Amino acid sequence: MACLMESSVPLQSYKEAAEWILAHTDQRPRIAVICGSGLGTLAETLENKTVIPYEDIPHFPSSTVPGHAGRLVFGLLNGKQCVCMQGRFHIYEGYSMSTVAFPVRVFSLLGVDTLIVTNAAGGINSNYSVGDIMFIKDHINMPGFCGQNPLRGPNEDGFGVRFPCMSDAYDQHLRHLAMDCTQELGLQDIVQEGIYCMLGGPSYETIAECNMLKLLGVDAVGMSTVPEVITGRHCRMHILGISLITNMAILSYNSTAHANHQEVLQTSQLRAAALIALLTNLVGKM
Ligand SMILES: O=P(O)(O)O[C@H]1O[C@H](CO)[C@@H](O)[C@H]1O
Ligand SMILES: Nc1nc2[nH]cnc2c(=O)[nH]1
Repeated sequence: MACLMESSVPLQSYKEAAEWILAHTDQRPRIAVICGSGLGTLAETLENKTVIPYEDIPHFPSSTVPGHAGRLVFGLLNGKQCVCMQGRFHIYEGYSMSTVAFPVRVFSLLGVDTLIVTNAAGGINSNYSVGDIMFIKDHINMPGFCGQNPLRGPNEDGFGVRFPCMSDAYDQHLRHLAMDCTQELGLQDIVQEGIYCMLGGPSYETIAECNMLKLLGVDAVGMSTVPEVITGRHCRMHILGISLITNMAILSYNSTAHANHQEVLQTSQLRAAALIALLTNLVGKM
């Protein structure tokens, strides 16, 4: 009988990618960091680096967005082995949610059990300012309301259960540890904790959409993170999510501001040093 189900990523593809990586580096990190738009400089600070372009890895997607270099960087951050994704994938590039999250399952096969996901996001909460660092406490998977979920398709029991719980998606212990680090580093005045909402993009939000998100209790909006987090939680990773508020969402028809990716990348560059200090300090405590 012909299969009527949409195809998802075959298990063999994850295994082949992981086996290829294991054959090309001796490093065996337990911590992975996904670098958001313009935040890839963190990967440059690793010591004893092994750099692997995505195009060299079997079945790996390619990065197509400015500010996303497209390389895996293995190395030591504050003495701990880490792997950084210098560039991530998005559904607006034309990838399915499961392809966007492909690296997360590969990381799981490499032995990673802690995932730090960073992103650039627009601030919806009017108490936020450009340059604030928001620890993600919860998310809203807006494309999920139309059936878009990285776990759609036959369940891979080897990774996790069919119906994973998401009420504990963001690890409270990691978040508290990260909060302690911001105190130590004197960053407490720019730190927030809030709810991230993923939209499909690539267009930024209309004013009406921003006001709707505010009514829903959203604090920051972006076009990423949720597929990787759902996939990471499915395979029982501990997850810390960090949004950098790179721009404020436009909520008023009197505003003359226009959302643009240049501003996003500029703010990321301005806050890169603070985020690197934060992650370096945090990883040292993990
Ligand atoms: O979420 P990241 O990849 O950090 O980037 C955010 O910034 C880009 C838009 O400026 C989009 O890719 C959006 O998702
Ligand atoms: N959707 C969305 N993504 C972003 N990424 C960075 N800023 C924004 C924003 O304002 N909206």
